Amino acid sequence: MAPLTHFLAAATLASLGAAMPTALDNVKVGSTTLNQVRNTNYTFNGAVSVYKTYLKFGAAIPEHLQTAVDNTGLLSKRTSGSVATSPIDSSDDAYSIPVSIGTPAQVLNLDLDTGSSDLWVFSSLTTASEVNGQNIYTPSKSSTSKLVSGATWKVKYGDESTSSGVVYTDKVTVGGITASSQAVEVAKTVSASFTSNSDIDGLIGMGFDSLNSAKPSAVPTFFDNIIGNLDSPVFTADLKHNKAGSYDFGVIDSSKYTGSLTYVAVDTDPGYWKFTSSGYGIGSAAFKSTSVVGIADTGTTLLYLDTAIVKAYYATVSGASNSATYGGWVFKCSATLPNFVFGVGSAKITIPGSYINYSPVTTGSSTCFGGLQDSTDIGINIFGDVALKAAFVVFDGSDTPRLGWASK
Ligand SMILES: Cc1noc(C)c1CN(C)Cc1cc2n(n1)CCN(c1cc(N)ncn1)C2
Repeated sequence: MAPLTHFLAAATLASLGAAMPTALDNVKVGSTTLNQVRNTNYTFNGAVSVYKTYLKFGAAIPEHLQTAVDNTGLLSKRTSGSVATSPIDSSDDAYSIPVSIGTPAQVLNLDLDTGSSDLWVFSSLTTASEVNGQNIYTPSKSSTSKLVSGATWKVKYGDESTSSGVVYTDKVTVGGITASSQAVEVAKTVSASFTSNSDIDGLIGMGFDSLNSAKPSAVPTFFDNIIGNLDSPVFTADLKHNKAGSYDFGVIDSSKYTGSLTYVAVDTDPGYWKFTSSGYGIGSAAFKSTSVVGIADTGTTLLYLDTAIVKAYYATVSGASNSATYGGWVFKCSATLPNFVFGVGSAKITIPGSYINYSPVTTGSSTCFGGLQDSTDIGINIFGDVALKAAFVVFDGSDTPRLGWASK
């Protein structure tokens, strides 16, 4: 049929007196249909759509729109970063990182805590008698601080310590990575254990948002705010005994561990990095394959496990006892403690016995407190710093959260 169609078209044009350009000679007249194909990779985002319209017509971008677009992470370039983390004392009681807040930057040393989800700080609003040498955040000195009207928070930790206050948003930078409008929970009051430790100016929670205490609605963690901008939706922990380690964001640095990473699923209910260890070994004894559910918690100092495991461990330490006086398992500081191995899938992480010879019960005492304690009264097993500093740990916040473990 094409030739006939071709002929008719030429005839029509001729009848109209149109010059017959030779180009028509090779034009195939006909019809075709281009079916639209949905781009399944594209997700509409309102803020980005409005932002692009503003750009198209040269309109100034309002700050609220810039913040909304920043927080989508959809437009900004991917990034990664690293921050050194240091034990606050010779016992590795906690690990702090420098965090820049506001404009100009106010730098506070915060306890990065995967076992909670509030970023809270000592501040100019904290009851003066409860501040004892800590660095404070003063919102009124930051040109980018904004009060979140009506928002309050109150957090309570496993050891009954507490803090509470009001909420601002401000620019927060960790390891070179910035959340342009991070909720900063400003303390109006803190409990004695926080007041007594001038090495910690607050916490930066890296648990899941469901644990956040802000009212009337929860606020996103720093990790949640930056995850969209990261090359990879992860942060890693490389804690060390009595020396600086690091937290990395958006990258897995294979120079920081030996062998390979073994990944294990995370149950995000109720909001911890909760996983199942595949068993344990004490010293040179045979490894016992058994499921041990616990949380990876950088904000907890020690390792807390089931009674049976703890009893079996200290049965190998002559003179060890579970002391009501000292509130846990103690032994002579001169004791040599066996290593403790815990399983992650088919991999094994070995905690040196020296990490479990944690510290004298009081300065100068010859009685030492164990780095492994009973979790019964807590209600959940906690792989705290004593365990974490024996490993390199990947906290993978992808759509299927998981933990990666490696020796180092
Ligand atoms: C810790 C710690 N231990 O000895 C010292 C000193 C410190 C540091 N210190 C006074 C600052 C601090 C930070 C926390 N606490 N105290 C107690 C309750 N915390 C947690 C976090 C969590 N994930 N789970 C349970 N509680 C966090």
